[in-house]
Amino acid sequence: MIDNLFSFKRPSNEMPNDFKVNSVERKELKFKLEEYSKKVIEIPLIINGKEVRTGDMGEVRMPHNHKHILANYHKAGEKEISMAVEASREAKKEWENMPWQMRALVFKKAAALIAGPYRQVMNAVTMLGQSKNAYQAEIEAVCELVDFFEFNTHYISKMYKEQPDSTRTVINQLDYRPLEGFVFAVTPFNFTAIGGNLPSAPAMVGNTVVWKPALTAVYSNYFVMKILQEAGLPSGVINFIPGDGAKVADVVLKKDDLAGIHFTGSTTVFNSMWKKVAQNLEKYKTYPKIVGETGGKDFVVVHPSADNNEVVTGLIRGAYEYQGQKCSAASRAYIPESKWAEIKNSLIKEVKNIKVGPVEEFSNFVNAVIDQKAFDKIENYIDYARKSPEAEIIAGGTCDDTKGYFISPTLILTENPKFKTMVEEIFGPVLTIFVYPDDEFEQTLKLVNETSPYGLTGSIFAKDRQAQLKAIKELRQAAGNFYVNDKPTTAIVGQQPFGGARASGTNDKAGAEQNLSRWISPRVVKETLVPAKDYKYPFMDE
Ligand SMILES: NC(=O)c1ccc[n+]([C@@H]2O[C@H](COP(=O)([O-])OP(=O)(O)OC[C@H]3O[C@@H](n4cnc5c(N)ncnc54)[C@H](O)[C@@H]3O)[C@@H](O)[C@H]2O)c1
Ligand SMILES: N[C@@H](CCC=O)C(=O)O
Repeated sequence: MIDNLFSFKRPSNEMPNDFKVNSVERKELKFKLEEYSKKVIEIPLIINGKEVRTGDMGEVRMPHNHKHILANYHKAGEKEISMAVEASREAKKEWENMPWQMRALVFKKAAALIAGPYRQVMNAVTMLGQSKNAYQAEIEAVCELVDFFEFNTHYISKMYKEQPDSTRTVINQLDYRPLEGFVFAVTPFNFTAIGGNLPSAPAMVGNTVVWKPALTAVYSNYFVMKILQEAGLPSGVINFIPGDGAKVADVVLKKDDLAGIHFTGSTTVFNSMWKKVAQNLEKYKTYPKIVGETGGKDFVVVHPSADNNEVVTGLIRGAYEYQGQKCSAASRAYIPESKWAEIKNSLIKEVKNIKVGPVEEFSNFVNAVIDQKAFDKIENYIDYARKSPEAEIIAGGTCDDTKGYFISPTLILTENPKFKTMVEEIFGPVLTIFVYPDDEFEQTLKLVNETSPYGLTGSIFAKDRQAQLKAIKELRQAAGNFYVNDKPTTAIVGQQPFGGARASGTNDKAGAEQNLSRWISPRVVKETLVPAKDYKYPFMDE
């Protein structure tokens, strides 16, 4: 680096295109959708910068057209998993000693490539492989991923400048060491951006990483890996190993130099990994740092002073965007009796009009859920509600997996505030509603707080400032991201750092300084300029 003081200024958020009819970006995207639909690609592992083929194959199919194969990928076996760990060890020395600005430039360049020449490729592969509509793909596979890379490089600039106090005779320096060992990044299917961020954040501060992507997102995640390589990521810094989660974790979590886990996914899987770490604790050279962002059962509370149109829009977008497959999706709502009749009518009318279908047709708001397993799980919840005397399905409820995994946006009304679908994460387009008496707003807030084990996101719709205040206070521990007069989804990097506690994770706020600080192990170097030459204290008699 020419100037060691050079740093990266705070960026602005990448703005999404809206793909209006006849716009250039719409034409480009349609072209890329067609191009990638026509080919079947092969996805190898990438270990130490090289493509590795195992012959143990899996298929990537379009969730909205499951006969259509997009790619065949190779799965890592025990040998390749160990190769990936070894490659990360080998790459560490050069990478951690590279000037941090040079490391950061890899991610700055990746951001520029994604925002520019690969923009519609990232959108197309995310749309086809994960069944997202154009806008849902654009806001995350492009904008959020660009923001993660841009903001994190800026946060590092800020963090590295922080130094402890020194005096005339004692100079103290903080050495921002990466962790001693490698980091294991395990990523979910639902956000391409999370796939890109989880291995990259620890890498930016000098760590090397073994990345296990979700098999249902391996298609878009492979493109992220290729872009990072094109941006100059040195071999072995991030090693891309698709494979069975439990199998990969079993091998990786036994390595004595495991130094950190960067996980996003379900609470069950996170708990299982934490338990394995505990079992292997004596093996490790250092305590692995464990960061995990997990499930949610996100709420919307409506106060009698709320605006009905705003509520209906917030509920529909919050619950059904990306088929409710967001950890932050609105999945339980509390509505006052006085407003219910009007909100119910509008909700049912709007929900019935929502178009469901493949991503290539831009009029579809809802597309397919990710795979057969997700489809079956969501259908089971809907069936449970259909059969229960405590609940009624007031809109949607149809499930059809003939061509793609389509579930219509579903509204369940229950009289039991602790009904199964008010408590458990469904991860599909299902919203359950409980209607409360207007004069029980405060009791309802208590109920919201105590109903589910999660603590991720939530929102209050109210014009009344006192009501907002009560909700903000009473629900302080109920959500790591709390929204006023808005849906509980779509956190933006740099604006609403994202994450929650309780069963929703360690709340280390992806894309924020808090997260980056987990991937360093600071060392303080003290130099005494005029060292003492006599051990006795001045007050002592001769
Ligand atoms: N809090 C957040 O920020 C956030 C963000 C996105 C998704 N999520 C959560 O993620 C879940 C949906 O994503 P998903 O279906 O990909 O989650 P998942 O837990 O099924 O899978 C996540 C990752 O873990 C791997 N895995 C599976 N079994 C494993 C095991 N036994 N050991 C180690 N790894 C294993 C998977 O292959 C995948 O790479 C939801 O619960 C959602 O709420 C949370
Ligand atoms: N960043 C996302 C949540 C990620 C979980 O799936 C949001 O706020 O919608």
